[in-house]
Amino acid sequence: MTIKITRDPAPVKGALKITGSKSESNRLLILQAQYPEIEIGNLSNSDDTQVLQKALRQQSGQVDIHHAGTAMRFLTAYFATQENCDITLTGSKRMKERPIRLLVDALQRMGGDIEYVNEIGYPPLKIKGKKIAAQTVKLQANVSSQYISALMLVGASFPEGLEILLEGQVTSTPYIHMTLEIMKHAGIKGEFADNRIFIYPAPKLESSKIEVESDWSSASYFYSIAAIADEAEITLSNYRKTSRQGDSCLAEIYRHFGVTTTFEENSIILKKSGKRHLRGLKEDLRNSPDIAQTIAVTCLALGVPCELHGLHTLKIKETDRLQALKNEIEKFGGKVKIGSDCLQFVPQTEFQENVSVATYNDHRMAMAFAPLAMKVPFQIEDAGVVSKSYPDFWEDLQKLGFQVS
Ligand SMILES: O=C(O)C1=C[C@@H](OP(=O)(O)O)[C@@H](O)[C@H](O)C1
Ligand SMILES: C=C(OP(=O)(O)O)C(=O)O
Repeated sequence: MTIKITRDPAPVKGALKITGSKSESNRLLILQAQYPEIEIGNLSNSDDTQVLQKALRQQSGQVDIHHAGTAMRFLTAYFATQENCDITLTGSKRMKERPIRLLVDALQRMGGDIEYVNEIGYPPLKIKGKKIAAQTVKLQANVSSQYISALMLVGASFPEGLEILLEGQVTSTPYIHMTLEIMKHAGIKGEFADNRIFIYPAPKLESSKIEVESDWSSASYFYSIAAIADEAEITLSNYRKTSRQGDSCLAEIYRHFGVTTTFEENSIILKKSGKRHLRGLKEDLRNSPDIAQTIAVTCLALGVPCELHGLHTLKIKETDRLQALKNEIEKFGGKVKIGSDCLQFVPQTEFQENVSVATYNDHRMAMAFAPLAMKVPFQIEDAGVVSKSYPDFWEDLQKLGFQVS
């Protein structure tokens, strides 16, 4: 479905409840499958969480996790370590292009029984679950933190726990801390320092109810809206001042655009008043890759020269996000330079009209571009992609005065 999106320049005011973090939800579901004494509140309603929930009900046959990276990586480790599981784990066409070799190699070295169905290094995988009693494993840490979280999430079920030795420069580090914090909250002991993670064994846990915080990556689109507006006051719930999600760094980054964040009980209030001139934005997003698209489009909308670094993981996400950003930003005018881990552009002062933004099966392409409608009406192709992480996105935008047709 292609939609047309417009928004007049009137002040933006409203309150929204954002669904639970898909990252936190998917970690908790993997833990709950091993420790049924865990109860989960404010679970994400995203497709990625739903496919994982459904997959966890299966022990044999084919499991298709569509576009969900966390589900693919976490389930590979989970199924490989569950006795009696005999699963073929597959996903969308794009998922079959997203590498998984580092994780599979590690699990195989630990004694896991995993075979590639087609191409070595990529899904689908044929997994025969078995009891694994490895004590230590080495893992290259500069490609995806999801491989590391996947091993952490099963490590407490091993008789001696699991030591993970990280090699190379660790990427997306806050997601590793998130995994550890959630495990600790559930009662599992663990440590992460100096490229060494240790997960202590936990045969059984006390009962606990864990509330998922709402998704900070989803909040990014409202930071962008607040930044682009001259006047805005947007209240988002349920958020905490001390978040487990690395993307909560948004509050700091968007101060440059004049957006302030106030924490009140379980909400954040984003405020902006008056125009602010920013001469340029330069950020290293190695620790928060999922907000790169949002920030790039905020800069585009505001005419702010943009230089983003630390983007080496963007090429293996839902699409090659560097190339996709270049293609779509250039449709509005100007030239975007991309390297293997960076993106740079100086926006034009006038926007091309009648642009149709392609979304490449990537929820974040659709959501990141949407706030630009405050400057110029345009079209977004395949708008339903947002359901990967935020199914209510378009309804929520309409509550803030956007016209979506
Ligand atoms: O562990 C997680 O929940 C995630 C880790 C990040 O991936 P990488 O570690 O592959 O960068 C992030 O981009 C993804 O959306 C969610
Ligand atoms: C990269 C993402 O997800 P995943 O890797 O879990 O598919 C994302 O949500 O931006």
